[in-house]
Amino acid sequence: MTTPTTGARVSEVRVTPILITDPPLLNLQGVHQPLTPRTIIEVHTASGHVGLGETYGDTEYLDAIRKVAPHLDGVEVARPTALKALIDQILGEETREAATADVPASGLRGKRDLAKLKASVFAAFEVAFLDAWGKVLGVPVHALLGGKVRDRVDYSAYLFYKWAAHPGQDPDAWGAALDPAGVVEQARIFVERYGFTSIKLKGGVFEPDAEIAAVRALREAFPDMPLRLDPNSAWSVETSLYVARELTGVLEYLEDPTAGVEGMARVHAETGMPLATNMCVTGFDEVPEAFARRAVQVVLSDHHYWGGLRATLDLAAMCRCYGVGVSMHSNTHLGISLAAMTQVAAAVPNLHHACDTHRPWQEEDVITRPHTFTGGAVEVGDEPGLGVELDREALADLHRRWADSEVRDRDDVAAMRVVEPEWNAPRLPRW
Ligand SMILES: O=C([O-])C(=O)C[C@H](O)[C@@H](O)C(=O)[O-]
Ligand SMILES: [Mg+2]
Repeated sequence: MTTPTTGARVSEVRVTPILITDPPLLNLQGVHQPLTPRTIIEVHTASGHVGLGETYGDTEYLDAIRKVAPHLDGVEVARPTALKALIDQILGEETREAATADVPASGLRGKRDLAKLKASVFAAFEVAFLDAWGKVLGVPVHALLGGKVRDRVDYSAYLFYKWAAHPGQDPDAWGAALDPAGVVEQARIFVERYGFTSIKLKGGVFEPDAEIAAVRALREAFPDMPLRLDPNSAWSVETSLYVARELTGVLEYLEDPTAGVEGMARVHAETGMPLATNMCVTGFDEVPEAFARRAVQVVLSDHHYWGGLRATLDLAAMCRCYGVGVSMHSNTHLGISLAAMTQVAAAVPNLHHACDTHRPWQEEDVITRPHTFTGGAVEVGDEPGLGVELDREALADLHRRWADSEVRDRDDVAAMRVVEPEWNAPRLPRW
């Protein structure tokens, strides 16, 4: 008997590590490096279709992806569930210790463990499977996720304190942003160029009062825009209480002001400030306690580490049940990731906050028609799969850069040491 999936079996998988340029964006850990790694995945099917995936390029992820890739021959792209069992087999069954180990994820993405690494590897391939499957059937990925509930996905301007240039390089077109005036100027560029209607400032870089002043300057310059501040858990509970009180009525939400469920719960209970997270809750096993204690009011999903596009829908459903909001986190990424983020965001009914994206900071891409933001949103296409096509020449160039370079991991601390040799990742709470 023939099924709609006939021919949709994996015939070849290509895994291509690349390095992309990144501006000198500052955060709690340090500064972004001039070059940062990503991994691009191509899943070819016997029917001649190609599904694309994009994820972290750091050694740990690349090694795990390379371990899994050779075992996918013959797997049906319509069965991502089979993929999950295979990944468990290849990367090892999750042990109790591994599942609960508290390993810092370069300090910016919460706890990390084997289960989360496997969720990331699964996600990277799942996106490529869904892209290929959509192309085989001639339907967009959002149709495979239940269908879109919106035609446009809103993204937010993601502001960073930043230097004018990487050490030893020429200034970039964005200029420096190291004080409230610089932050407002950066926001103006974002709003004028892309039409964003929400603004997030990455904090944890300067003293809390300086960041409060920057948020107030944004409020004055953009009286009607939802504003967010994210110090990546840089603050003590006391400092978080202070900032939350200072910015009540100014912020839409405060993101990860302090580390851990207990502190987050106290900050919300004592100030009423809505708290968002991509650090306190980053896996399903962390949901029950955080929700029960009302530690988070908005979970920032991220298919790259929550376990893919269908897992993102599961998370959204869970948030809906508990009256918790849902939006989307991002890391430095290119167009394949943006396409995947947009397809799943289109299918989440309870998405009421603009999603994060780093994409405007990237000058390069590996797709032939990079997305455009109009009115701060990306249109949800109805082309088959993710609706993007690989730019093979660009991919080859960025891979050559990777092959010619020694950069293999994102390391914001090392990048900061170029300027401040004594720099170490700050101990938390920093303030
Ligand atoms: O929302 C967040 O916490 C992030 O986006 C984490 C990122 O690593 C961000 O801090 C960055 O790119 O520096
Ligand atoms: Mg965050």
